[in-house]
Amino acid sequence: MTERLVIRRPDDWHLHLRDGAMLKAVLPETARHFARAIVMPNLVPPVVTGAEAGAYRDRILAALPDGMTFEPLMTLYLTEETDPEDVAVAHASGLVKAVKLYPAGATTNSASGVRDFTKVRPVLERMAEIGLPLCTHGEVTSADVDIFDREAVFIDTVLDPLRRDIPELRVIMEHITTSQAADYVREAPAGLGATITTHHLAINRNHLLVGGIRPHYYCLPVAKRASHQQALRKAATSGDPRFFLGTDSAPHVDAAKETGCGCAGCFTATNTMAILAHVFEEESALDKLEAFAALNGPAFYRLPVNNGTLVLERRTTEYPVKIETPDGPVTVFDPGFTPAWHVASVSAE
Ligand SMILES: NC(=O)N[C@@H](CC(=O)O)C(=O)O
Ligand SMILES: [Zn+2]
Ligand SMILES: [Zn+2]
Repeated sequence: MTERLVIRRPDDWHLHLRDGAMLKAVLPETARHFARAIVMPNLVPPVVTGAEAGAYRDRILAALPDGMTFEPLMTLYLTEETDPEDVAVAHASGLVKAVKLYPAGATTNSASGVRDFTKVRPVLERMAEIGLPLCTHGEVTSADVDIFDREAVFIDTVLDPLRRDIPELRVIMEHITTSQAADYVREAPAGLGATITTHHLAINRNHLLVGGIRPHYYCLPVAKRASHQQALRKAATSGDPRFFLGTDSAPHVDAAKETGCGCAGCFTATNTMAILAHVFEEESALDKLEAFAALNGPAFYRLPVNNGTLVLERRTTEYPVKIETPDGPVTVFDPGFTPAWHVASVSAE
């Protein structure tokens, strides 16, 4: 039995750090293990321009505790007013690594997202030219589409037409939750990748709904049936370079989750690597964890892999149940099992 696993230091290719006091509270949870993260721009107001992304990056670095190493990889929030030139300049300077598409109304803080795709065509064409990837929250928002079908319908009615229209555009389907999404990525030519979250590998919709509604398992896209969870586990553990880790760790204070209308997001930064090691071992694929968490993402983003290492050891450990913040506690994702692994050490170099 493997007792110890050394992998390159991982990255998180989809992360919510928020701002202010919350940023300060949650950033160490990520920086402890991860060298870099693609930082989502859905602040209020959103991070739309290169200047806003630069200022947000400065705030993140200022919130980083002394002695921790972490590189925020910035993204821009695509709006119908986004200026292609501003995007190109922010990319050329090295500041911005992706642009994020939120269909308006699809998820937390997505009100400024895209309604009319013809309005963003010039930006997308420019991104295709310069090789800047588009990250997509892939769900349609029409009231007549069932919430469990919104990802599959997005692929057919938005993503596939968009990719046929602008084939050179590099796209990352964020936080995929369905076998349809995994199949779509597998069948696509180069230039399409997908992030998979920790929680969608750990739970399915039964965990969310059976025996009582569990608000800390509610996220978007909502967890689907067990067969989809299995399809995600198969994709993540396959070693296929188009699938990589994006935790979508999304902190909300308990008061905003444990209420009559709880908001969407699971906070997984703290225990992600332990949960992943457990899941990969269940799938007899511990040897594929490094590819998923540390190699495939940099390859897609055309960035070097990290020099540092992360050491996992077979031992259970207690992770905190909650992270305290000045705004209130944030509950750490409970995978429903005790991970058989823990992170023993991390080296930056
Ligand atoms: N995943 C979520 O359920 N929530 C995210 C937004 C997102 O990634 O869609 C958040 O910002 O809280
Ligand atoms: Zn999303
Ligand atoms: Zn997210």
